[in-house]
Amino acid sequence: MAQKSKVIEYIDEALEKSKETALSRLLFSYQGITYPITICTAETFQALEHFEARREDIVLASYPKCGSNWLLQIFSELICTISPQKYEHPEFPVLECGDPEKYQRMKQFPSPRLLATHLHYDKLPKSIFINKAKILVMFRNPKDTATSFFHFHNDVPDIPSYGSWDDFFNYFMKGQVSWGSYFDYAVNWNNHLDDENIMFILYEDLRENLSAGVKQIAEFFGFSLTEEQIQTISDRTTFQAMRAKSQETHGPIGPFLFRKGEIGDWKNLFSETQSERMDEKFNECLAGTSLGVKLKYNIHCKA
Ligand SMILES: Nc1ncnc2c1ncn2[C@@H]1O[C@H](COP(=O)(O)OS(=O)(=O)O)[C@@H](OP(=O)(O)O)[C@H]1O
Repeated sequence: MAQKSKVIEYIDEALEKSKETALSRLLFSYQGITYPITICTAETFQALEHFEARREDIVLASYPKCGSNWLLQIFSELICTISPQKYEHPEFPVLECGDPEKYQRMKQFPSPRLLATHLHYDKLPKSIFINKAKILVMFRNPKDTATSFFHFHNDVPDIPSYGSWDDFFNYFMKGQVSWGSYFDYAVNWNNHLDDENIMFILYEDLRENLSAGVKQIAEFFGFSLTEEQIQTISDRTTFQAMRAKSQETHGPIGPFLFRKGEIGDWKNLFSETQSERMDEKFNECLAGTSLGVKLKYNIHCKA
């Protein structure tokens, strides 16, 4: 039997812990942000402060459900294309998840290391900026993000479920979900999207033109690829291709994680009042800001 990958091993362990965790006990707060006890600990956050980033590290930053696993796959393919070996994650690739000793082990990993993270900008380890690692920040419209988040909780059998979509919506709006408020996350990133070494990408743009997105990403991170190679990577990272391989890459959780991959699925869940409440929140926090414009809210979040 093939050996389980580090990713599947980690997910299996997290699901075991989730089984015994009631929704009311799922979250703990660390420095003002809520995280799930099933995959995050205060000890790991403390150890993370001493994490030594490298200039060659590739940081993939996104709020949960905005496409982190998609970017990880694109980069695994990019690395494969320029090296003779298949890329295997040597560790669960979400930087802040795992045991506190992981950062010691990571010192041995070859570059480039893929570091996915859902941390808010101001919670990222300082060495990322000091050592000038490049960061790709992916955003997705908040209505589809909330929709995906809700389904993940309520569809995966071993993850604590919310009583109803209405319940989840209220928690999401208050920021009482894993990794805190989408809107706080967005406000926190807003002033840094044009900083040196940071590239912004919108989930919806990547969905609409994957090969153009892959090309831009490759250029920003200094991968020199032919058109044919870009096309091959794009073909391997469509939603359909990733969903088809999801059991192999993520185990039983795969088909739930790669659920629909659509733009506008929120219209199947949001009531008119909920949609208006989110519009108000967007106007309050992001309208007229640089990120507010980049999110194309009026295109993706209006019925
Ligand atoms: N290739 C591709 N194309 C389009 N969409 C994709 C792709 N890969 C992942 N996804 C969608 O991303 C959503 C999961 O986001 P994350 O990977 O960030 O989830 S997690 O927070 O790390 O659990 C989840 O969204 P929903 O389908 O709306 O639930 C995934 O389907």
